Amino acid sequence: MPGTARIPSVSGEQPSLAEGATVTSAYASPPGGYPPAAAPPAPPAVVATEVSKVYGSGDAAVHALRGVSVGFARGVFTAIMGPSGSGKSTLMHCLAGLDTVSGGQVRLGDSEITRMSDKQLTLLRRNRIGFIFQAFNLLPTLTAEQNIKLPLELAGRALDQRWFEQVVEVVGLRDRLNHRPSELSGGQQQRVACARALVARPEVIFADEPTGNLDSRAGAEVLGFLRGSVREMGQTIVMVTHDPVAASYADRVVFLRDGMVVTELTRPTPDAVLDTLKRLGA
Ligand SMILES: Nc1ncnc2c1ncn2[C@@H]1O[C@H](COP(=O)(O)OP(=O)(O)OP(=O)(O)O)[C@@H](O)[C@H]1O
Repeated sequence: MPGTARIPSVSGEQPSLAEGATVTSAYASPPGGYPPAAAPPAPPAVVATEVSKVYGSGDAAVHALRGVSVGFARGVFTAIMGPSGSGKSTLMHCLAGLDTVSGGQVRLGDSEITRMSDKQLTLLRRNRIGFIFQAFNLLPTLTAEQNIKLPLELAGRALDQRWFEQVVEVVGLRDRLNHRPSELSGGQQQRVACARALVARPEVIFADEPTGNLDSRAGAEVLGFLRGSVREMGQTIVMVTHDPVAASYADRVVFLRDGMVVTELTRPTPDAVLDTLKRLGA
């Protein structure tokens, strides 16, 4: 029952499930339960509680989300999957304060974002959330370095030069910092976008089909980098994807169907993700 049991895996440690194990709901415990926790679990980075979203009204109403309750643990890489039209993008937009909810609550850390004004949401997105989009969204006239630093400059925040160096090292862009986007491959452009999201140390990064425009090799590089940022930097990432291989880089996959969370996988394999999608009719 959503809302009554605890959210699994809220600390960085993964529960000891077999690879590709399925649990029946976002809140259910695996068979045998979790091992005893060494420390009290950290509160999740983002929590949606009974979130609903209706587009339009009357006969034309579309119920895109129907009471979604799901938590996203800190320092964990979570993928959101489901058939086309199941509500993935809508959920991500509601979690990131890019769209309003029709009912329910979204919390980012201590803040209830579903109560915020437009101005507060703008500041929240600027200061506390990172975004990576399918279309890279880099400014063509700026170099890679300028693109990476831009959000901090816009927010009037000081750059931590050591952190910048570390991020640049991890994404492997050291010798490309003075290149403009048109002088970079798609994979390199997306790595610039990843660095831009990471350098501000956001509480959570939302990635919307980050490998959708990349070939499989460049996609693997970007996913490997995202995975590394979770492992080495403790970043929290929530990624929407259609690709079972991309989802297998995540610690956890949450599946939607018809606007509801229907199941999830922990330590997913591509085959387990594919099997689950087939069962959901994707
Ligand atoms: N602005 C909108 N106005 C009306 N209906 C919308 C709007 N945005 C989304 N929808 C509807 O809400 C439902 C969920 O859409 P959403 O884009 O969240 O699904 P999705 O799982 O991300 O789909 P896809 O995998 O095809 O991108 C769909 O039925 C869609 O047609």
